Amino acid sequence: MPTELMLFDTLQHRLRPFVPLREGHVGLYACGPTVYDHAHIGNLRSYLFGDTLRRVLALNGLCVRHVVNITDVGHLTSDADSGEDKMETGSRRMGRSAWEIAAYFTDVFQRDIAALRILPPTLWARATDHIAEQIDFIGDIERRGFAYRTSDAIYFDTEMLDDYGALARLDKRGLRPGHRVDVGDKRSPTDFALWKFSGSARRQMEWDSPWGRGFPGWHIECSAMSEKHLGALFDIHIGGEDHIPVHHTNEIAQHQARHGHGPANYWLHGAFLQLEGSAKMSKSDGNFLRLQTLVDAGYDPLAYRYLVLTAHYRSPLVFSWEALKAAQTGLGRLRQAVATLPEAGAVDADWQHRMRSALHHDLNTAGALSLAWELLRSPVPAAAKRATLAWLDNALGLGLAGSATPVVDVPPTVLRMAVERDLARQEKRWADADALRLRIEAAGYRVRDGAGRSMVDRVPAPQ
Ligand SMILES: Nc1ncnc2c1ncn2[C@@H]1O[C@H](COP(=O)(O)OP(=O)(O)OP(=O)(O)O)[C@@H](O)[C@H]1O
Ligand SMILES: [Zn+2]
Repeated sequence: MPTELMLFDTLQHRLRPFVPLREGHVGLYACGPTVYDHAHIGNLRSYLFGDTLRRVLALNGLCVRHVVNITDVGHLTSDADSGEDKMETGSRRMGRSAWEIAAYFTDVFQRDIAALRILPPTLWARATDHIAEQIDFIGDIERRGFAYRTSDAIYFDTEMLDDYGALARLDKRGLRPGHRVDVGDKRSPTDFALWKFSGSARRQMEWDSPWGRGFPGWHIECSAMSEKHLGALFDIHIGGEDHIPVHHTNEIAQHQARHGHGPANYWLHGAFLQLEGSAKMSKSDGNFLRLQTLVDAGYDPLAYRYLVLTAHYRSPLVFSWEALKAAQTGLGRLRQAVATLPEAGAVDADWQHRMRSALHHDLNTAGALSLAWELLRSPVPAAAKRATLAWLDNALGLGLAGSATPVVDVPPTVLRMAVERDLARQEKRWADADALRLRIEAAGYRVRDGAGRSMVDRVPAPQ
């Protein structure tokens, strides 16, 4: 009897059994990177959490439509609508145009997630590709009476919603003007910009709109793009916990104004990666480590994935080099152990049930990992151990059953195609899977079907 998938919903503040809105399908939206700088390993922890969720959903036979946005305009240096657009700051720092740095950091980000074996989303949605949709959304909010104009922007009037801030359990009374927050021209400190005017500032990214030349506020992009690509109500919205009080709260408000309800049925949030002595690894504060820093120090990116899996996604994780080293040792031993096991066994139903139960308990990856070690020490026949671990690896994404093929020999572009092919196979999109096989072969690699995942290696040179 399969166990129910239980997920902790931030809005209802409780574990809820997951039931998709449409049988067999899941719409999943994740807030993506602001591409003004390198992603740090804290940001990447959030995407590893999203990847685990997606893999567990797919393991349940659900077809997941996963949309991740790329914020390439409108995210100001302060989440409270003040300061400069992060893209413009990044442009000045690097002496390149805002468009160039957006393209550059998007590419680096996509390479980082491929190195971590994070499945690419079904769709990347770029904010600057959806300006018309954002203007349309804002126009509707205004027509319904939820917006007002000041000298610098069109603002959302949060006083119009009785339950504004429910996601974060915000106490709006404590935030009345005249208390501790500088409101400027805003009527209320919680009001937020929908459209900012360029004014006299020289901006690289700006557009004409019914309200004047300017650019969209940060929150409207996610409302407009999730609606366009997943519909007005979809299953799961995810992001890091810093999004709860402002960004996601405001996405819900925008949706309520236009549709009378929030955008998603479940809200899930990942906890921070911290550095010792700081609450959050942060680009803005300059105290961050990149994935490449770990690689340069001799670590396999998947050692970081292993480290992240040892903590629950809702618990803070303090990064240390000792912990990373222990994770690299653990991953190496696990790979070695799996490599000695014979292929062609069948999955052990009892262990599969135990592992699935751990994952179904709000994605308890640490529990699933310790079961993997327990299984290796158990009297289960060796081939069944391998098959069971290969099955589990669909959720963990550590590349276990293919450990005989070193990941480093395969370039990230080919690896990404192999990962996409696995997903297509899991979702029974056979034509897509075949097309990806052909593309991998055209790149000079061959692909074999391992237990649950594609094994890719270079086509041997002719003798
Ligand atoms: N230290 C962290 N640990 C886990 N997730 C994080 C951390 N910092 C940011 N995130 C998450 O990373 C994702 C991408 O965020 P984004 O690129 O907008 O970074 P950011 O908020 O500008 O970063 P920073 O706060 O470091 O300047 C978001 O879901 C965010 O919640
Ligand atoms: Zn968002």
